[in-house]
Order: sequence, then structure tokens, then C-alpha cells
Amino acid sequence: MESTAMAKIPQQSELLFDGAGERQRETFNAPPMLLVRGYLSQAQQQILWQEALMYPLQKPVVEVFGKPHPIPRTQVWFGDLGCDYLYSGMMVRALAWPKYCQRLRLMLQRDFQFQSNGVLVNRYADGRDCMGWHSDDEPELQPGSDIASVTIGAARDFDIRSRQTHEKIRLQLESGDLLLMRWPMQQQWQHALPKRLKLQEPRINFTFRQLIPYFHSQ
Ligand SMILES: O=C(O)CCC(=O)C(=O)O
Ligand SMILES: [Fe+2]
Repeated sequence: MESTAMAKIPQQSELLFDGAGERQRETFNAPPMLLVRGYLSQAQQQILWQEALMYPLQKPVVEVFGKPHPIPRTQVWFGDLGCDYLYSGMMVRALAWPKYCQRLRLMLQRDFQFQSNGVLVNRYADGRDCMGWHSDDEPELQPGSDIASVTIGAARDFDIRSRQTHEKIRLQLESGDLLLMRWPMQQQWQHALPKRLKLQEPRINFTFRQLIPYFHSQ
């Protein structure tokens, strides 16, 4: 972990930073996000976990300074027709939505009026798997759209840092939690999933996104 002090976020059942939290955001420069603890029931988590055992997860190899590096996790992209995703220079074609993943997409639409047409599923086999600092701000993402992140399996720290001030916030995302990252969080903040070398349990994360359809075939 870097030396910058982490801001303390209260661990309540629901943290609201948008709407009613407008004044709070001005005062603490909090990211525009909503954390819903236990959004999925145990039964929903289990059924999704079972379904994910069948997902065709892959470990893409990306080039860093001219050298091939397999990414430290496995992933798969599901989406509507025309919602292909350009990821680290690779065109990832959208596979058809699996049943329970599609149900989760509809739940998010029902509960938060959250629209999505694609989901990136990341599986972290254990605490050695991770994700470095980044923002989800690819050009094919619909301007003004939010990103919904749902976690099942092992609890992991999720770090957020301001692009401007480098102020850091650490959340712990637990099985069943939903983190709604509201526009323009990706423009102002980065996030990362740090390694946890002692952790042996797997974790799966779904990030639902809204793409501009046929962006890559225009
Ligand atoms: O696994 C997570 O919680 C983060 C995933 C993420 O940031 C991404 O898919 O862009
Ligand atoms: Fe991300």
C-alpha cells in the first residue's frame, strides 16, 4: 500500500453520496457512488456462483513495454449485439447473456433505473489475482453513463483515488455487495483491486456497462 493516508468511510449498510449527499460531496470531495451492502441474497449469490462455473473465462495476454503479460485474473464479456469491447488493444466480441447474469442486469434496471448493454466478468482465483489502477473511461462507453459493480465470493479491498488530489479511499467489497459508480466518477477517480497474498478464496466481480452500440463498426 502507498503511504497516502486513506480517508475513513463509515461501514454502514448503505452509503449515499448522490442526491441528498450533494453537500457532503462538496465538503469531503467524495466520489459520486452508492454502496449497497448485501444487494444480493445468499440464494442469488449461490445461483450466480454456480452459473459462473460454466462461463468461458479467459486469461488475455497484453503487451506491456513490448513484452507479453497474461493478466492476473480471468474474464469474459457478455453483451447485446453490436456491443463489442476494445480492451487493451484487443477486440472482445460480446457473448450472449447467461440467464442469471441477465436477471441481475434486469434487477439493476428495476431497482436503480440502471441501464446496461454489456457486462465484464472478472474472476480472481485467489489474492494473487488483482487489478491495477485504472478508470473505466473507454471511448465506446456512453457519455454520462454509470457503472454497476456486483461482487460474489471472497471479500476484497477496493481502492479509489482522486486523479486530481491523489486522495485515497478504501472500501471492502463483500459477497453480495453492489457498488454503483455514478458519472462522472471515472473522469475524476481511478480504482484498483490490490493483491492480498494470504487470501486463498476466489472472487467474481461483474461490472455492468452502457456502451454506444456498433461503436467499433462505424
Ligand atoms: O473486481 C473489481 O471489483 C473491479 C473490477 C473493475 O474495476 C473493472 O472490471 O473494471
Ligand atoms: Fe474498473
